[in-house]
Amino acid sequence: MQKKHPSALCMFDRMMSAANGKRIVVFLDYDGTLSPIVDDPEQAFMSDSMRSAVREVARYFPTAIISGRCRDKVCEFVKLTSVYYAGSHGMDILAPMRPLKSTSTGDAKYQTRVIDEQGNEVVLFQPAQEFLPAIEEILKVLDEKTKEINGVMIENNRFCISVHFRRVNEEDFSTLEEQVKSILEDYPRFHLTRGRKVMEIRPSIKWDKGHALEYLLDTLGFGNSKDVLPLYIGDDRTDEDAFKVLQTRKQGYPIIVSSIPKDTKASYSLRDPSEVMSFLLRLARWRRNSNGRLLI
Ligand SMILES: O=P(O)(O)OC[C@H]1O[C@H](O[C@H]2O[C@H](CO)[C@@H](O)[C@H](O)[C@H]2O)[C@H](O)[C@@H](O)[C@@H]1O
Repeated sequence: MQKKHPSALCMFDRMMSAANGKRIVVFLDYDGTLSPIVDDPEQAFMSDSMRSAVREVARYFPTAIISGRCRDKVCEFVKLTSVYYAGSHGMDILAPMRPLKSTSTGDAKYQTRVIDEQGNEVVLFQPAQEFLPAIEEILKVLDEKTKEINGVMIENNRFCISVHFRRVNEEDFSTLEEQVKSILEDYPRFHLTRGRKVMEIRPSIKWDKGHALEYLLDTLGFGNSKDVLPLYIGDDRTDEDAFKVLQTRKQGYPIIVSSIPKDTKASYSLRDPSEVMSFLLRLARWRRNSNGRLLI
């Protein structure tokens, strides 16, 4: 059922009074959350004011961005070194260094110790590595087969592929969809998911944004903590996996970005990226003003 969810801005004081004494961890989606949806995925820039708001939040709370995009692309858009990044719907995570065995959700064989651009030792977690050769093949076939359809854009998100149809004529959509499905018949270890005017080809592994959220909580040291309060803000279907994890854990605040009522597992809503920015600024201000009164 499509329900209207209370505004996280209107409910802010109530939400934060329940957060007192807890360790807030902030998770953010990128497209449609930190940047407005635009026709050309290459032009989905984040405003400087949004960047400042995220930087502000990351000063006070561990903050991670979990996106469907390839991780390098999100880093390039966000340009902040103070946040953690997970790309390809969580299949490519650069996480803080922890003893590799301490994770409850991640398989240690997919983890590698690496040095990040700031010279810190971090963990790279990539559970879909074995799918890379097939992804390269699918990309080639897709390019070839869809080149006659105007407006299609194929985006290589490293461990998954986006087939954008925002600029495809309505009458061409079913042809495109059939072509994508027929390609996937030759690759049974992949499946198709849907986003905003996009079809996404993903390896069929049990890993999504919800698993990424849990993995990051683990590596940040909050795996089994009762005192952690994860906050996840996202606008798309794939964010529902993360909302579901918070619902199951009975912990934290899942917040959907939508100006209309939606069928969602989120508990609160923000209308658009500008409300997301207001919320983030308010969160940082709340923390600044309550400094000293919190158990942090
Ligand atoms: O998980 P996200 O960070 O939200 O990424 C999901 C997809 O976002 C991008 O596509 C969406 O935004 C584009 C730019 O505004 C828009 O043109 C497109 O129609 C939307 O679907 C990104 O390009 C995809 O690769 C991501 O999977």
